[in-house]
Amino acid sequence: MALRDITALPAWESLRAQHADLTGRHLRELFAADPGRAERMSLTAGDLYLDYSKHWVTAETVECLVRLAEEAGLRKRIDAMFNGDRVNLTEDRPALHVALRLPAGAELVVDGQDVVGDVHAVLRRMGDFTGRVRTKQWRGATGEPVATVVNIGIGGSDLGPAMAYEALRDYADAGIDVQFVSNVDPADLRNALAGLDPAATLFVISSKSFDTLETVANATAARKWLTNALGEAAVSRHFVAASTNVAKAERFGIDPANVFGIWSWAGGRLSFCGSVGLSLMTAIGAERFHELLNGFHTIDEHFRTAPFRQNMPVLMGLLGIWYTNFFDAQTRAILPYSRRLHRLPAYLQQLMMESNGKSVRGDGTPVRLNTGEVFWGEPGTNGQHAFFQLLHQGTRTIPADFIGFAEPYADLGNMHDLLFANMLAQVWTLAFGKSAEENSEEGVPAALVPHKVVPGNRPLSVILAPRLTPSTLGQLVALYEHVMFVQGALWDIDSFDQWGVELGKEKALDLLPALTSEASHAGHVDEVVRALVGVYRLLRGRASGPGEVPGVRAGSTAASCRGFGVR
Ligand SMILES: O=P(O)(O)OC[C@H]1O[C@](O)(CO)[C@@H](O)[C@@H]1O
Repeated sequence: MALRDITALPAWESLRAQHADLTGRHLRELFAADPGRAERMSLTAGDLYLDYSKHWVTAETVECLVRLAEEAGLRKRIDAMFNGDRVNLTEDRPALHVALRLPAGAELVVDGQDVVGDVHAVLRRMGDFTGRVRTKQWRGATGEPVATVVNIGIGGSDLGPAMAYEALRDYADAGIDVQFVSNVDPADLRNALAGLDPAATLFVISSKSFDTLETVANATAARKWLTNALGEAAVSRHFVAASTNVAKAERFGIDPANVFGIWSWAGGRLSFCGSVGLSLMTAIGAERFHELLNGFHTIDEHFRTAPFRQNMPVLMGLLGIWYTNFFDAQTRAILPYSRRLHRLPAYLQQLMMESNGKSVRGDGTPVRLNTGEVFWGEPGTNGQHAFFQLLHQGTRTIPADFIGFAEPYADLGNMHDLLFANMLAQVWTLAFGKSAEENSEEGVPAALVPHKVVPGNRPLSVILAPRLTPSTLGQLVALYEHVMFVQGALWDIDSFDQWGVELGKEKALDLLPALTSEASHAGHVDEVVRALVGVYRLLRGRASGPGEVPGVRAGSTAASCRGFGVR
């Protein structure tokens, strides 16, 4: 279902007028002209509170943005996703991640299949398996209980569970540590395995396809590490999988009874509510995991039913479009005031950028607007002492999302109050700044005044929740999932494919023989990478091969490459 080109809608025209009207107006002015603005420009969804009063909008702008979503047909698009229609056009399948957290009693039948029944059957198997691991009934080949779970996966099969495990460490109550290995750089696996006892280690191979180069390489190396210590027969007691590819997992040595299914309609970056969350469930237990799912479902229901004017993901998605397409903002800073959320920016990078980094519309025609915000960030207060200077006094427009919690997860004196005070101070300063007059009144020498002016007027959202719990984490992640959906829908792109990434994967496999083979002319090497292949082979002490570099002797060592600046 193609949406209408949003730039042709009447609301787009009104937004152009709003843009002209608001350009050059400062947040100080907007606040002065609109008493009660902060209270009015706020809303709640589940346990989340959003303050969007520090944005370059008036009530009228918000109405125009909401009208844009209505005129574009967003409601139909939301319904289509929740109903299981094939909204992933290029892969011709539904994007039904919301089904992963439907309660057991709900009904959803897609193509004659009882989706809720299937989802809960896997959740029950996960609960049973992780329960046995947690209570030490599951034993390794030598009879040892599991002390460490090593999750091997990449992209969505890593970032989701890794981010959530870090966020919910305080709920990890079974004394089981979880390590995450994703990168094909051998340093990653080596770090994770350092000091581990193979007899007490359980590997979860998390890969929807069981085919991803990095994951297969890490899993194979981990298998070798284990069998060197415990022998081949140990594999089925120390490896389990989250995958659709039962046959391949079985060939690896995993008992099919310990392969936990995923469905093609659950995109990798949207999958940790299902079996990709297995290692997380092992750490926090099935009950807490279900609290997480309920949190997701709370926001799913809010998104599905709330009028756009009071719909948090819709408003946040629209604000992203407002800055991207009218003010040419390129990036959005994610600033959690919680050390526990230190992997959230990385997680959101995949969610938002793999989903919405697209330049053609559903019908294959080029987009005519910028798409895909670049997400980045770090937890406060660390970010304050690193990149906030650019936010305060730099020349760019960088909308920011501040995320804070009222209750601490550790009560150490007044440290949590200090953390929250810092967040509010940044919100205040970014929004209001400090003028030349205010500096002069304080006696700042005239020559210094321009340097000490902090312009303020930086657009930002503040998202608050009572406490970081499994439920509030689920709510927060679901919020951003739906922000992504809103933007993808309005830009009319397919948010659920990733063809650029797929090409990179193919190319890596194509190039590998050129780096590793004994034969000097293996692989498909062309002008773009020929010299690099040659230098690599020389540094590895291999025959110069297809990437022969003029001036570099075949078979030479690193020393002969120094002329190329290679050390
Ligand atoms: O779970 P798999 O099949 O190993 O895929 C891993 C990741 O690779 C991607 O396809 C591309 O990065 C992601 O979408 C996915 O999360």
